[in-house]
Amino acid sequence: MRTLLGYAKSHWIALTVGLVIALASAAANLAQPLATKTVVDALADGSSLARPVLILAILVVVGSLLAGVYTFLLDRTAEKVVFSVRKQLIGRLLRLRIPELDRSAPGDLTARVTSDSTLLQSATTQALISIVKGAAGGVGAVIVMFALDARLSGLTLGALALVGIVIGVLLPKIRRVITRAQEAVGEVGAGLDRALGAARTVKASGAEAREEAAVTEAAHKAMEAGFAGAKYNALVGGIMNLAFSVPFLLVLGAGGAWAATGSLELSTLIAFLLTVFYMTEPLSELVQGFSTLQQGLGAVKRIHGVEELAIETDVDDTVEPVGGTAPGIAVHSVRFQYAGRSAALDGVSFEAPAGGRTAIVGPSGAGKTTLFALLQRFYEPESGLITVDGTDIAKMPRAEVRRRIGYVEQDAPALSGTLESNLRYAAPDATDDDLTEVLQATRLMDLVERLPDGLNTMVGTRGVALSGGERQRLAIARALLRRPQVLLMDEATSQLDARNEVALREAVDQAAERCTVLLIAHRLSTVVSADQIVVLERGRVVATGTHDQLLEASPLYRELAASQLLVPEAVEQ
Ligand SMILES: Nc1ncnc2c1ncn2[C@@H]1O[C@H](COP(=O)(O)OP(=O)(O)OP(=O)(O)O)[C@@H](O)[C@H]1O
Repeated sequence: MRTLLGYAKSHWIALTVGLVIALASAAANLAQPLATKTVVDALADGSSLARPVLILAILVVVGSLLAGVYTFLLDRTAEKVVFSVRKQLIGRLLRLRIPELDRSAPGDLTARVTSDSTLLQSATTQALISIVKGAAGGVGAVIVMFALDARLSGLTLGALALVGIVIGVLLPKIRRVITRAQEAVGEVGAGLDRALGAARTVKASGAEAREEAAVTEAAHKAMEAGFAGAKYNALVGGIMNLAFSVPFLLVLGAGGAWAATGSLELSTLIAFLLTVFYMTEPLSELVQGFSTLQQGLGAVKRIHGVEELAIETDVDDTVEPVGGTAPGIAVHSVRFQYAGRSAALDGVSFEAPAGGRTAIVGPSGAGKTTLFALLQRFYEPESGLITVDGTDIAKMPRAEVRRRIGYVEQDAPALSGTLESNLRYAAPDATDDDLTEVLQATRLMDLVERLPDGLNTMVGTRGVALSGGERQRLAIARALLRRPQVLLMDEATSQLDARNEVALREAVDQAAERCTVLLIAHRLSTVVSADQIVVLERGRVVATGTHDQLLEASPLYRELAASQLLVPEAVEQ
C-alpha cells in the first residue's frame, strides 16, 4: 500500500484537484433529493415552481459536468502515473546487475513493464479518489437521511452493514487471484521469449508442440486465475445489487405504511427514496474503489519485485573515447564462483603487460570468459583483485572501467537495427573517417559495398541477417571504433576463414600498438604470436609464457597444440 501511495504521491496536486471536483459533483448529486423535495412541496402548496425547478436543473447540469471534468483529470493522471512507473522500471531493468539477469527470465521482466503496470492505472488514481469520494458521499447521504427521517435511516443502515461485512471478506481474495493471474501472464511472456529466442533450435528439434503446450499451460493458469477473479467480482456485483434493492424495498414498504397512517410526509418519503437511490452511486464507487485497489496491489507486488533487484548505479552514458596510453593489467589471486556452483576461477594471478598481446587458452569451461566478465565488472570477485595501471577496478565506477575496454563477445551478437547503428553503438560520435578505417581493417568494406543499402542495411534480430563471420567482424569493428585502451576478444576469430583471419590478426596487431589486448582462443594458430600466453585449467593458471616456452614447460599446452597439429613433433613426445 505504501508503494502504491508512493507512485501516486508525486501527482498529489492533480489528485487533490480531482478529489475536490469529485466531491463537488457528489454534493451536487446529493443535493438533488432535497431540491426535489422543495419542488414537491411547492406543487403541494401551490407556490411558485420556477425557483425550485431552476435550482434542481442547475444541480443536475453542474453535477454531470463536474463528473466529466474529474474523470478526465483522473484518467490523465493515471496515464502519467503509469508512465512514470514504466519509466522507472525500464531504467532499472536496463541497469540490472548481470547476476540478477542470470536469475531472471527476460519475458517475465518485460511483462512487468507492459501488463502489470497497466493495472496500476486505475488503482493509483481512480481507486483512491473513488474511496474518498464514495466514503464522503456515503457519509453525506447518511446525514441527509437522518435529517429526513431517523427510523428509515436505521432500517437502511442495518441492511447495508451486513453487505459491508461480506464484501470486506471478499476483497482480499481478489488481490490474491490478480497476483496469480499476473504471474501466469509473466510466465507466458517468459515461455514465448525462450521459444522465440531459440526459434531455429525449436524447429530443428521439432519441439513446436512441446513449447506450445508449455506456454499454453501458463496461459491456462492465467485464465483460471481470471475465472476465480470473475467469480469474486460477480459475487461483489450481486451483493451490491442486493445492497441497493433491499434498503429500497424496506424503505418503500415501511415508509409507505407510515405515510398511509400519516406519521410520515409523502414528500419526505420521496426525498428519502431518492437519497437511497443516490447513495447507490457513492456506495458502488466505494466498493469498486476497494476492488480496483486490490487489483493494483496485486500488480504492485510484482512491480516492487523489480525495485528489489540490484542495479548498477555507477554507469553513465559518456561515450567519448578515453584516449591515453595502453594500461598494464594485473590479476591478483582472483577467486570467483557463480551462485550454487563450484569455483569458476580459483586463485587466478597473471599480469598483462601494457600495450602487449596476452592470450588466454585452456579447455572448455576453464573460466576464460568468466575472467573477461570480471575484468568488466559484470561480476565481482569473491577475493583477490584486478588492477588497471595499479588501480583496483573495484574502486573505479563501472562506467569508467567499461569505457576503457573494447569487448568482443564470444557469440558476437548484433542488435537489431542498421549495420551503421551497430558499428557506432559503442562510439556514436566516431567520425566517418574512423568508420572507414575500421571497416577496412576488419575487411567489412567489401560487404558494405555489396549490400544494396550499404551501411543502412538492417541486420535483423540479434544480427540473423549476417553470417557468423560477418557478425564477428562487425563486433570487432564496433570494439575498435571505440578506441579502447584495452581490447578483450573472446574467440573473436573462430568463425573466420583463413584469409579473413590473417587480415584481422593484422588489424588487431595494429590496434595493439595503441592498446593492451587480451584474447581468448581455442585455435592456437591465432595466439602463437602473442607476447604472453596464460594457460587456464579448471579455474587455475597452470602455466604462463610464450608459445615456445609453453611447448617446453606445459604438458597441457603441448596437448592443446598437438591436437591442433601445430606441432606434429609434440604428438611424438
Ligand atoms: N552465468 C553463469 N552461471 C553459472 N555458471 C556459469 C555461468 N557462466 C559460466 N558458468 C560456468 O562457469 C564455468 C566457466 O565458464 P566460462 O564460460 O568462463 O568457460 P570458458 O573457459 O570461457 O569456456 P569455453 O572455452 O567453452 O567458452 C563453466 O563451468 C560454466 O558452466
